[in-house]
Amino acid sequence: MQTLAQHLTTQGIQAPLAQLLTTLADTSKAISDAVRHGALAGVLGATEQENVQGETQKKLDVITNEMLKDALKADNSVRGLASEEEDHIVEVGESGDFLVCFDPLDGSSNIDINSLVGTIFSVLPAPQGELSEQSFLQPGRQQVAAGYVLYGPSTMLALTTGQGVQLFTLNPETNEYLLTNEAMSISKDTSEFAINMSNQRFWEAPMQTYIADLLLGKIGPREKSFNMRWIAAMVGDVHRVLSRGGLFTYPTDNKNSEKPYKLRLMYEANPMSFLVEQAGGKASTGYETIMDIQPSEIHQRVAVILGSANEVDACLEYHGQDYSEEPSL
Ligand SMILES: O=P(O)(O)OC[C@H]1O[C@](O)(COP(=O)(O)O)[C@@H](O)[C@@H]1O
Ligand SMILES: [Mg+2]
Ligand SMILES: [Mg+2]
Repeated sequence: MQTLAQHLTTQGIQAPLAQLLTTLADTSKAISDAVRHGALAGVLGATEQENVQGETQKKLDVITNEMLKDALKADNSVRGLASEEEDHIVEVGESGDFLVCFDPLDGSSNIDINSLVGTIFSVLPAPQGELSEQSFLQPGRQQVAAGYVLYGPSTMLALTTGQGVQLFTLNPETNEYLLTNEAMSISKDTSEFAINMSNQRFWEAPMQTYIADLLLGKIGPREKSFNMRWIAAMVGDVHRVLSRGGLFTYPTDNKNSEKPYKLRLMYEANPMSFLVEQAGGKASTGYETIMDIQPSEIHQRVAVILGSANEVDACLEYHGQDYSEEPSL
């Protein structure tokens, strides 16, 4: 089995990017260790702080953010970073080739129940000139690499540099990532979907109708039974989609009119969309392709519908229809 380093060489990845991906992978090993030790390392529970998005930070959100920030600051291929847990962008070096956007710990609500969590990252080219938030506001299409690390029963790294998606498993004996799947591929069709059903009454009409039709099973217009899963950590749900197909969505809702979307474009939706497209799937908001969105700010949120291509298309058909006759939400 190839190590991550051997794989990056085989793929012809240039030294600065290989160095950055190694930094991210090495830091994830330390995060995996902290997560694994849990209460024994005193890393569980919440802090008294909120992040810029008004969410109470868990201790592990803060610890993992610091670990990644410190590691990236020491990497001369990095020019700047943006994180879910940082109010503003952080300038790292004057000459690095890359910008890194990350969600240091995805699935924060799972921490205290010892369930799946992960780290998500996106790598963008650093533009010339002075660094500002504007430098980061590039469509996901510009990403040169993206991936996630899943801290589950085994620690896994899914990575794309635009040459398919490779999955590595952390060998606990040697503390090395080994290539265990050379080409993750999402089946075109599926009979599994993932959505937080408790928000049903807040969704837009197209999503209401689409999910209602899935729930009708064989007697409905889709004429087949669907199964549902919800891990409450995008990283876990997307990993399942990459592993055995499926549709994952966190759609628009009107629960809070100031926050119609939950997931963040720059460090959740874009990197996951890059992985999903590279594995043969699709990723959309319902109205536009996620990776083509021109971001307006680093903590921007978007609706997300991703996964098996034919199922995403089926869902998009509902979004193309006229619901003006339907009772409004
Ligand atoms: O609380 P809900 O509605 O189940 O939301 C779960 C979603 O929120 C998230 O946990 C948000 O990510 P963070 O934990 O990084 O804030 C997603 O990973 C997940 O899909
Ligand atoms: Mg997250
Ligand atoms: Mg997070």
